[in-house]
Amino acid sequence: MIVTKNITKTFGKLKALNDISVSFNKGECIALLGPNGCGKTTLIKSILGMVVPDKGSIEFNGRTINREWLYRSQVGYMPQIGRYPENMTIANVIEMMKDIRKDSKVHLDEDLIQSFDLGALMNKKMHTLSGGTRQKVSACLAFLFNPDVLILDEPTAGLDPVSSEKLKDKILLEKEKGKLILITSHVLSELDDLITEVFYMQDGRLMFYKKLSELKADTGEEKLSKAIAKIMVA
Ligand SMILES: Nc1ncnc2c1ncn2[C@@H]1O[C@H](COP(=O)(O)OP(=O)(O)OP(=O)(O)O)[C@@H](O)[C@H]1O
Repeated sequence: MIVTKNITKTFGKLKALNDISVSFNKGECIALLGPNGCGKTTLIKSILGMVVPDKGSIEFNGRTINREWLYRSQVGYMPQIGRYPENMTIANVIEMMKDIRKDSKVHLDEDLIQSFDLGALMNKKMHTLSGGTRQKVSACLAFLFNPDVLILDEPTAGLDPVSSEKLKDKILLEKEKGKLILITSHVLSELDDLITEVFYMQDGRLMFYKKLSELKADTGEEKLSKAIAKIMVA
């Protein structure tokens, strides 16, 4: 579904992505892991066409994404920090997104708007929202157009425990429908029940990409956090 071939991205002297080749497929829920600054967000942004790699290529369903923007309608993206027109209300932002996508025939998925009770906050302006509520708006928008691929960058950061569980339930539901989900998080304990594969980066390089079951078998650990810790010490 998404294939990167030898992608490299440098910022000045820094290699944020160093020769990354990988294939992400339908039905997988992949944890993109690695220390701060290892290149996870740069990889995500490259897949989204927001960062252009210096070398290599990226394909979405067999077609190169170079200047091809249509594929983006099949991807729901939840950024680490959502930036919105600050004077708009939540309702305005959601309506604006629906308007941009008005030709789309997709069934709107408003599950999260309901489960987060955002209805009551619709008239609040974006600049007045708490960090967690802003995060909920980002989550609702990522899922709204029922995309085949979900890219979630630290999705539960700033969410209270109840909201975090609601979002995880929603991710599980979409995974069970066979969607491709890429997710970054530094809270490894919350990924145990969600993910099928682990993609681990360091200093812009791919260190390993394997099934969670394989990682557990290799390390003899049941918990993702312990398995990663063991690999990093070895
Ligand atoms: N636009 C940019 N200009 C210059 N350097 C950048 C830019 N974007 C990212 N970088 C650098 O590239 C490296 C990788 O950053 P990236 O945001 O991809 O890391 P990350 O793995 O997502 O980190 P975190 O876990 O902290 O979110 C970092 O050293 C970062 O400072």
